[in-house]
Amino acid sequence: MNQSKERRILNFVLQNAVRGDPCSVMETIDKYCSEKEWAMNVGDVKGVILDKTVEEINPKVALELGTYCGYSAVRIARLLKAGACLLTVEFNPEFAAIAKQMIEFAGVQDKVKLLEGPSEVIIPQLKKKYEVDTLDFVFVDHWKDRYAPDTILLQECSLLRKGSVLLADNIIFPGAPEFVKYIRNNPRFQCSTYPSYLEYMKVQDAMEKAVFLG
Ligand SMILES: C[C@H](C[C@H]1O[C@@H](n2cnc3c(N)ncnc32)[C@H](O)[C@@H]1O)NC(=O)c1cc(-c2ccc(F)cc2)cc(O)c1O
Ligand SMILES: [Mg+2]
Repeated sequence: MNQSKERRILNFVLQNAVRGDPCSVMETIDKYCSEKEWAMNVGDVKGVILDKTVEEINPKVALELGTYCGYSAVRIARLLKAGACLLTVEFNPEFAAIAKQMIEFAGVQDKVKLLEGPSEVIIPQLKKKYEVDTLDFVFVDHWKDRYAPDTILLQECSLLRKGSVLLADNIIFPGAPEFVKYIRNNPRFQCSTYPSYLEYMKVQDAMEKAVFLG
């Protein structure tokens, strides 16, 4: 049975990156996806916007929606301080299995909890099953038509507090128009847009930062 692209990315990391070195894992994935096969990681250009946002917030509890191969989970986890954690949600079992190995190879497994399942099922479980009180930071990078409903679900589940920050990828490409319409017209969020480029491409994209005002 021929290998998946995601399996090829993982193998390239296992063979070329430095075990226990998150930056080496990120650089190796970026090298593979720039030179060999494009993949939907947030990448090294938008990744800097993600880094700056995480460093500014210094979250104790972070959530990621859409783990994929674990690139942004490694990227976020490497910046988390002692005692902080990232919960990352992925519903595709093959991708979740790849991400688990990627996260372990990078050596950030103690800071990351990978939750396999759809966000709409996992989010309502965060308080009781995963002992979350509120979320300091949410990286939104899953199906683009889930961004708005899941932002509403996070509020319904009382998972956001005054100052919680959402950062959403792909606002321009592939685009998340319902989310943009919802969040920018919502007085409970203070929004700002970060123009950038689609991962590994000279195509315009952007990230949206939305601070929950309580
Ligand atoms: C959606 C994916 C990312 C992952 O999200 C998981 N997922 C989904 N829905 C759920 C859920 N409801 N719960 C949990 N996990 C969930 C999935 O299985 C993928 O692994 N991301 C994208 O599709 C994506 C696509 C592009 C892109 C850009 C140019 C093109 F020409 C084509 C595609 C760029 C990006 O930057 C992306 O992020
Ligand atoms: Mg994305």
